[in-house]
Amino acid sequence: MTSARDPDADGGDAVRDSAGGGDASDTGRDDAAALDRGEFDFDEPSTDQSFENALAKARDGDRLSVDDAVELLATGTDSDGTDPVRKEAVLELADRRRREEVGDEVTFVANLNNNVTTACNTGCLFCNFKDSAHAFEADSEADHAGFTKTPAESREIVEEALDMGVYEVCSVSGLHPALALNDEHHEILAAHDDPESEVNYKPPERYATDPGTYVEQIQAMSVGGIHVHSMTPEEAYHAARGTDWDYETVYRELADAGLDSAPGTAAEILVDEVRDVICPGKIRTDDWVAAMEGAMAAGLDTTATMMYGHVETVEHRAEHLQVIRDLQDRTGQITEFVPLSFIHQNTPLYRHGVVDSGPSRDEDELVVAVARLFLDNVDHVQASWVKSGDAHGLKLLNCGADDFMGTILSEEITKRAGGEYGEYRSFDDYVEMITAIGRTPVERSTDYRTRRRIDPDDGPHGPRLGPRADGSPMLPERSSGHPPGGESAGADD
Ligand SMILES: C[S@@+](CC[C@H](N)C(=O)[O-])C[C@H]1O[C@@H](n2cnc3c(N)ncnc32)[C@H](O)[C@@H]1O
Ligand SMILES: Nc1c(NC[C@H](O)[C@H](O)[C@H](O)CO)[nH]c(=O)[nH]c1=O
Ligand SMILES: N[C@@H](Cc1ccc(O)cc1)C(=O)O
Ligand code: SF4
Repeated sequence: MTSARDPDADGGDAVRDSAGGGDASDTGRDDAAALDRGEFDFDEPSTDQSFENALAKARDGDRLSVDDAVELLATGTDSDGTDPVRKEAVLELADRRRREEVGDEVTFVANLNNNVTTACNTGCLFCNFKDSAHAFEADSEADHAGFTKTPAESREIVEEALDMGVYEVCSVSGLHPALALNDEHHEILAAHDDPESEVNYKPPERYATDPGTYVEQIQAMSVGGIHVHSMTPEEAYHAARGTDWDYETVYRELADAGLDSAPGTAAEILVDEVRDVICPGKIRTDDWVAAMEGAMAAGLDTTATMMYGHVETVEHRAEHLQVIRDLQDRTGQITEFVPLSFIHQNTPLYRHGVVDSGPSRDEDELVVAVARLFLDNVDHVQASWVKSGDAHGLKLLNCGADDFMGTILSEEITKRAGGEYGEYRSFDDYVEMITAIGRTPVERSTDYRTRRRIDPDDGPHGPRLGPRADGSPMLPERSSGHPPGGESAGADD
């Protein structure tokens, strides 16, 4: 079993210390300023394959190579830009493959997001979710628009959602310096000579709100039979920093506390030369894979993501897909692939002119389609109304995707980055949208093993798979796009 990364091993924490958090005044932006385009002049993608051969392999159902994926993603490297006719050919094949593999059902889940804290000093240049952690200190005068929740507050939020029929809580958070796995971890971190610079640690007493330990947060959210989907590879790294614990051990302890599955975010692009540019403070590709393997060795399902449309090339996207496919060949425990379209507006990468925009719609469509064709061992590909909106999200369901994520109730990552598509979709919204494209709406459990086809004529619609669900609409008085409880269901510091 691979050990969690030694924090002193490769300068990662030194990067964290200098990277700072992400609000307008901190050093995260200065890092972006230092990145002139020339510093990551990635090679123009070229392959020994032709677009036509790659397409023929996809049509025949042959396993695709990285070169094949590059040709399909680029609609041929022999010319610049997207060729609309070639694009349609790729989308059509992917749509057909989706129908053969998973049929006409479109799934979604009754879930909520309960992110614990926005305090984070990792300094990822694509992220505006984070707030510089020093602003959360009890004696800080600095303003911040973020939040930290106590375990008791997390439990209350989850309890309320259970009453609405929700059965999954998805929780991803900033790497708050006071967050430790458990009490023993607090002791280990505090025993360092200079905990702040050596292991990115300050004791909870220094902060206005104590987030508790990771174990306490998971225990708090694990209530009433809800499925707890939490602890990304980056969070698992944080939960092991400064120790020699391996990822399996960390995830086993979290599973004992009530964790059911882990989100495969923090993946971004799983090619280190891209990570060096957009998230130098994050774990490297090998460590991300080790954390995912640790989660799966501990018996957890995972999802896998790719955040694309910033500085990377189509070749990087294809290499990323290869990392995921290899991992799934070894484990078989990745339930879905989630393409995350980069939202650029409020991010350091955009503010500093490193990128001009996120991906185009053509790119979104081709990423979904090539994911469907390349990842022959991952059953489900997700379309996201959070990232793409309803109309384009539905289009992605005709490009190879078969899942339309969840009700989520509140959303902070995309919203803070500048996303405009709201934070909630009701079951009625889902049924209307999915039937409008001639597909069958299906309520699913997080692991897709439990599914319920929904009769569109039998409305109004609500969840039935939740431990407290009786088919009533979750929030009858609200229209789509508006979250319950105003800005955020979270507590502020
Ligand atoms: C905000 S982090 C929270 C969890 C934890 N701090 C981590 O990095 O794993 C979760 C994921 O959100 C995604 N994300 C962040 N900013 C984004 C943006 N501007 N556009 C699209 N996805 C974004 C990234 O893929 C990131 O890994
Ligand atoms: N695509 C996004 C998701 N997807 C996660 C799902 O909602 C769900 O938790 C998962 O499919 C496991 O069942 N969540 C977000 O918050 N934002 C997204 O853009
Ligand atoms: N919360 C992540 C997305 C996500 C979370 C969990 C998953 O399993 C998949 C994707 C975001 O908004 O970017
Ligand atoms: S992506 Fe995660 S680790 Fe990176 S800055 Fe944002 S919250 Fe922190």
